[in-house]
Amino acid sequence: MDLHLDRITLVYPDGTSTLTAVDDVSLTVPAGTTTALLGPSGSGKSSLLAVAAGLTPPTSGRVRLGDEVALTPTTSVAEATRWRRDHLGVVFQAPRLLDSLTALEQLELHAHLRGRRPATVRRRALELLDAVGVADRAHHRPAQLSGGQRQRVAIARALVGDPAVLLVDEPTSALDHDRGVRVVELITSLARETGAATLLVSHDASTLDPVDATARLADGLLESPARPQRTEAPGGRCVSAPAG
Ligand SMILES: Nc1ncnc2c1ncn2[C@@H]1O[C@H](COP(=O)(O)OP(=O)(O)OP(=O)(O)O)[C@@H](O)[C@H]1O
Repeated sequence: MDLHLDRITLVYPDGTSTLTAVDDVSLTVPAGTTTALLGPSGSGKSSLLAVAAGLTPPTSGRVRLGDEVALTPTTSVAEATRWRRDHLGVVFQAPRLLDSLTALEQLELHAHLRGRRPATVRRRALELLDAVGVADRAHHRPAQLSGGQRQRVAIARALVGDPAVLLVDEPTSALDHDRGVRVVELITSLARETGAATLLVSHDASTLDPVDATARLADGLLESPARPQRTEAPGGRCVSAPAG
């Protein structure tokens, strides 16, 4: 299902005044595609992601999944928690794995907490570890994994509940350029395979060639509407448009 952010505004109290971090932003992320949200520091990227994640209620506007309204200014904490549990996968800047669990157990715990049926969880977890290229590290703990492997486990973990929406926060900030591109490629192809509508926040346009669309924020305003990242070249070949 498509993720719709409808006219989202987020205003923070700021001393005796207020600060508009997100200003009337509308954005649709079609199912199975990845949209990168770009913009300079302080432009409102994390704030918009926090609204989509149900962590911060919007001051106005709403978040929809297909035709279903998921989040509004009056959504309760319990409803926002259900939104995250039932529909959302999140990849944070740092992998945030539990030290004492193996890669496979990280995914199994996550799926169990989301109420997935135990009979199918192990198979799906192993499939995803394979898809992100760490099947041979399934029984290793985070301390026995490289930084890149830990991040790939975190990506697999976000997808183990088959979420309709995947939110990704600065996945390449700790990686060199080539590794960053590979991680964005991985996220984009997994979104396509699983059908997850994926919103990826980044300040590094140079790693974003693999995504389907880019949108740019400046001072809380959507400067450019989400635009296709690739254009069709003569002869039907897909070429990348410059990101950002
Ligand atoms: N809890 C808060 N209370 C008040 N102001 C906030 C709060 N969180 C963020 N802001 C302000 O809102 C604006 C947008 O911040 P936000 O973190 O969304 O930007 P960003 O684009 O994600 O930046 P970065 O790339 O540096 O992470 C900034 O001016 C910031 O100072």
